[in-house]
Amino acid sequence: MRITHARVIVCCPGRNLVTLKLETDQGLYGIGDATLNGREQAVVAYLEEHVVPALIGRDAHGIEDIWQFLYRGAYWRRGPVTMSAIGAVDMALWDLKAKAAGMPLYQLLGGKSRDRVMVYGHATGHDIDGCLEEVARHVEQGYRAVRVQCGIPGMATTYGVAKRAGERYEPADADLPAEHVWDTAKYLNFVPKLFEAVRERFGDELHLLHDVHHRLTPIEAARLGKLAEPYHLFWLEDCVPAENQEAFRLIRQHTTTPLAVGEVFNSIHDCRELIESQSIDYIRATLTHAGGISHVRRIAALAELYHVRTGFHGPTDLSPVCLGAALHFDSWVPNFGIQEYMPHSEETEAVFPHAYRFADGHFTPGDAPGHGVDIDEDLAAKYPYKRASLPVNRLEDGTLWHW
Ligand SMILES: O=C(O)C(=O)C[C@H](O)[C@H](O)CO
Ligand SMILES: [Mg+2]
Repeated sequence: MRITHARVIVCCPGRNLVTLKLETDQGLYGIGDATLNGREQAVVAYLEEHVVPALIGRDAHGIEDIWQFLYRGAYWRRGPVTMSAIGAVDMALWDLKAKAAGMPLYQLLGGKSRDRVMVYGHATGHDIDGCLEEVARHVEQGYRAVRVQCGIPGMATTYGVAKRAGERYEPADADLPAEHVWDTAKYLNFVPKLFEAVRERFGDELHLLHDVHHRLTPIEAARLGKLAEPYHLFWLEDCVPAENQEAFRLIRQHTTTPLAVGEVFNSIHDCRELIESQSIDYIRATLTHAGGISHVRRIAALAELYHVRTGFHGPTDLSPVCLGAALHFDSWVPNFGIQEYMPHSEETEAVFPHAYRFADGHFTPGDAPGHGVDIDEDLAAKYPYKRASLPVNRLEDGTLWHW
């Protein structure tokens, strides 16, 4: 089965999304998600200039050889742009191989380890009451797990809070980066009150998650982990920037609150020490940003040795193609933890018809051949790209901080 055409489709049905479509001489095609929020056109250029021309004529069944050609052959190795491009190619090739085999992707990976995939939703509010109302709405919809993000008294903006109740949170909200202001002391004084309020109203059964979004130092993260222990979080996410993997050992010494990290990782080398030192509990690297199924299953296999579970990143700045492929991976992977889910816009859902279904706090991937997601190119063309940038974050004294 030879690759005859490879096209990059950029659309903006509510937000920018990048899709790679590989067509073959057997009449089958596969698609992959190449969306890198705020840097979409960098991946488009990488694919169109350096990847697509080299794919034409290659055997689409040669997934591993193509992966190594694009990774080792790139000389410059990894990074988010390269690995998102490789991720899209790899996702499309696995989609193709499963279609050629006439089976859903989870079968090709090794069959189901579970009938359905538990997801967590996002409850946000400008204050605790508003956040609790959103938790209640998610519980009514059957979610077993909810992430809470709340406005912080004394701070005009913070991470993860939708502009209006019930809306999805879209961080890439301006042509050029908006500037937010952050104060760690106000945050640390407040957020344990949020956890306490959720437990008081919803009890102990609900899985409770929170995303610090890279903003603390290790000892501050250790303090927050200890403060959170009475509320037994499912996980505390991205509590510190994770380039220095060793920093997590200090946090681990102080708290039993489970730690999740990895949405900004793009290879096993970003997380090997974290996993081998058992400094984390969940690894979040996504199929799109971490080189696709071929590479993420290596990360998951290493993680399994150290009791680390998967917890894929899954906001709306990853397309339904990535979600579909992730749900097949989640259905198979033995050390599954949880899957993030933010509902895409109605426009996005229409552009990307899919076989996956939500019910009672869980997803099923569907049994269509491949990953079960398609793209309506005519409809996609109605939503042209429009540059959108993620914000930056400054401390109150003006220091450029972690967003
Ligand atoms: O979904 C999460 O956990 C995030 O941290 C969302 C990120 O801010 C978002 O994907 C950045 O593009
Ligand atoms: Mg996050």
